Amino acid sequence: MVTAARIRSLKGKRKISMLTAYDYLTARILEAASIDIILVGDSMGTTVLGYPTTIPVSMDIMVPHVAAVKRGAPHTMVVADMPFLSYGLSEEEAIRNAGRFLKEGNADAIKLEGGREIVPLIEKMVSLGIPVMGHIGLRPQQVLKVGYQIAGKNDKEIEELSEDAKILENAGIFSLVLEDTTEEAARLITDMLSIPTIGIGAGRYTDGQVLVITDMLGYNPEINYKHNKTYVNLYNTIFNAAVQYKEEVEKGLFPAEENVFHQK
Ligand SMILES: Nc1nc(=O)c2c([nH]1)NC[C@@H]1CN(c3ccc(C(=O)N[C@@H](CCC(=O)O)C(=O)O)cc3)CN21
Ligand SMILES: CC(C)C(=O)C(=O)O
Ligand SMILES: [Mg+2]
Repeated sequence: MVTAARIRSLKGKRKISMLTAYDYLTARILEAASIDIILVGDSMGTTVLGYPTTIPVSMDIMVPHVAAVKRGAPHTMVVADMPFLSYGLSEEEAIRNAGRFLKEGNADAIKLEGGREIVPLIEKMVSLGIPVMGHIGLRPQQVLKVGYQIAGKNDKEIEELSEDAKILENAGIFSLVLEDTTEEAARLITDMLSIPTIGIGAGRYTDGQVLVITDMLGYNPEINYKHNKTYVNLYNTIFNAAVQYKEEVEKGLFPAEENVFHQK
């Protein structure tokens, strides 16, 4: 088991690596690669399911994927991302949903987007034994209200962001995602907190980094966020394999003798 306390203890020792995964086979690869944390992100909505935003994602969509990821990565910290309106309606419903991630999905922790407004909920979850990861900065679940905006662009925004970070730490979160903030804001917050910060598009000074796996694998050729680095071009790899397969089927080259069963 990998505990939240273990992840927390990495601050100041070495950088933390986190990637998203949504399925069993990918999770197995990330565990083999010793990635510190696997996030079953609500980004599954846009990456795997083809929705325009993460808004339509539900608990019923997420839970089986959390379970699949944990089956693939039994020895890795698996964090389940609470989807839009799975929390916020009532404390009772939020805690029941977090409980589903831990009990049906076998997740090790949950993650919630939000600042000071969700502190009572976080305190209640932590008191019950639910490890909570925070998420501030660009919050994709706020897209309908404010769109996608880089956070912490001026002194006032940095002040609000760092206040939220401190308040969330005091509420008991074990680590904090900083999404698409200025490097200056993320550096200040990272220096201020005693829990690890994990950045995506938050610059070089956070305690860890996270990327959406389909982005860093080049699975979607339309993704070109400044914060992303494409480590392989999976789109081309799969496209070329499919084209070659079609050609070989049409020419009668596949299946070959080695792929065929014969009678005794
Ligand atoms: N596949 C995927 N990966 C992500 O990282 C991601 C999503 N989806 N969907 C939800 C949010 C939206 N994200 C965004 C959206 C827009 C910018 C953006 O406009 N970036 C500009 C810089 C703008 C500026 O400097 O103000 C860029 O050039 O990339 C960044 C992250 C990141 N998130
Ligand atoms: C980008 C990460 C932090 C996330 O929330 C997600 O993948 O849903
Ligand atoms: Mg998310």
